[in-house]
Amino acid sequence: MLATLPTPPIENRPFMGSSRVSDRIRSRLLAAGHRYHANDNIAAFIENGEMHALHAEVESCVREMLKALVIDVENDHNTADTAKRVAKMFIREVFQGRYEHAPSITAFPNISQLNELMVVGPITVRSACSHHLCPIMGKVWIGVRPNASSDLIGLSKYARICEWIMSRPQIQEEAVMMLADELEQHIKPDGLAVVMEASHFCMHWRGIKDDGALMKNVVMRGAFKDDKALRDEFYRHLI
Ligand SMILES: Nc1nc2c(ncn2[C@@H]2O[C@H](COP(=O)(O)OP(=O)(O)OP(=O)(O)O)[C@@H](O)[C@H]2O)c(=O)[nH]1
Repeated sequence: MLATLPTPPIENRPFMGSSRVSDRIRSRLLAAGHRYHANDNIAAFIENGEMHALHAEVESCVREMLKALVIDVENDHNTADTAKRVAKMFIREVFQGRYEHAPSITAFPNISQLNELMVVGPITVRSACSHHLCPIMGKVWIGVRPNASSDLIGLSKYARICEWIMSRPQIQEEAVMMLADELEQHIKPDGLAVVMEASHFCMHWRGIKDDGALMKNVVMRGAFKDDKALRDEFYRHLI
């Protein structure tokens, strides 16, 4: 669940009236007391036409970063458009889960009153760590035990919700919790399980350069927490 912050008094909102679009968006977030950590969605605070301006602002900042890295962006044909590409990659692609509204999810009534285990996965997920902005590549398995009043959602929607949650800079421990919150809110099941296994490029590409290590996280809620037989059955389906 997103944390909300106390609304600061108007004189403490330093970004009002700024010409930078990121400042205007930040100002609305502060006014609403809405958290804007790397893994928070801020789509509700972006107005029509501002994504284009945000892209231009990020492009300009990436260009300055490349210059600070002493790369000749004026004359190097390979990096001349890199700032534009990186801005597009962050805003429209790999971090789009911050800037786009949640996918629309059609819910169907559980007419046949299914109350048995349902498992979806492995769903391929791509994310990035908020520490180094390095890729996280992995798989997610979801277990659901609905009850008669649960809503059922289309199979593809599990993957769409995963994509929306994962396309943000974050840590895996928080990503699985956010995913579980979102699924619970839509399905309202008796029990929900999420398992994520992922490879972190901040460990492979740089730093310790360990190629093999994976991180696994488990979230068990409701019936999955209380019922060992259900939990074991779910684990048997993971491949
Ligand atoms: N718990 C957790 N840690 C993560 C995740 N993704 C990356 N990390 C780790 O976050 C840590 C970043 O912390 P720091 O120690 O400040 O960074 P650093 O000095 O660059 O760390 P090294 O990678 O050891 O060089 C590193 O140990 C990463 O491997 C994640 O999803 N969960």
